[in-house]
Amino acid sequence: MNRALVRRPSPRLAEGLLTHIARTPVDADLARTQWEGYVAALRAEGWETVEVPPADDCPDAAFVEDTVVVLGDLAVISRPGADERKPETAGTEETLAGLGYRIARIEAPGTLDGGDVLKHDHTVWVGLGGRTNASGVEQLAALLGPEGATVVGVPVSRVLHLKSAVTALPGGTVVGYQPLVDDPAVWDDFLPVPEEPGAHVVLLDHETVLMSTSAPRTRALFEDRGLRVVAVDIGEFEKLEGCVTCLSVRLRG
Ligand SMILES: NC(=O)NCCC[C@H](N)C(=O)O
Repeated sequence: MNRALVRRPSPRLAEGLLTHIARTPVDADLARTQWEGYVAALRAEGWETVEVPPADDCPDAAFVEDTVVVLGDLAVISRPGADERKPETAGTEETLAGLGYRIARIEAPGTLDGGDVLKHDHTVWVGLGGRTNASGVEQLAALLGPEGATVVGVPVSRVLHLKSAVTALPGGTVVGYQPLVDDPAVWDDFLPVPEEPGAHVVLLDHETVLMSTSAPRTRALFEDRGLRVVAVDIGEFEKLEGCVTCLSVRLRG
């Protein structure tokens, strides 16, 4: 069975880091309800969810994607670019070790956030310029090369993470909101979408994507292409530069 890691939001969620957008009030109770809706949507689509132990002192802990890169049975524990987020990785490592994953780690001076890592087939694109540095990319390349993956560094300057700018549909078409994509020419098959949150999809199976309700025109575009769309409201997390991808880490069964 397919499993996904999730981590329940900290009561301090509203204090989460902001880099590219202005702070607006975050309702922690509503966020918790939205998180439960996100988890329920994964489960309804056949994904077993595994909770990483909460890290309530870390406001951004719900964005569990940033703490690890998983390829096959190898879990590369990240070293987040923001010092405030570095303590988040311990719980992820403990959980994945308990599930039997081989563990590797990004070490200083490298930094890498999982949100900067986009995988498709055997290619792994890594956003450079925000939370992830050159040493982080080099270390990831050295760890994933023997697993059969090719790591490619790509510039990210307009958004927090690479996957805030682009993600990949089933089949490999890369979707992005063009004003926020540094270099769409990186991808041979690039599809511009009309809304920023439309750039964020979680692949649930070969024909189904999970996305935010805040991108209805992109949803229609995807449905026209024959995709099935599951949409969830994650508005409180979007106020903190989060998106659907950040709230889980998919583990293939
Ligand atoms: N992978 C992601 O896009 N994560 C979002 C993290 C948002 C959080 N407020 C942060 O700045 O780290």
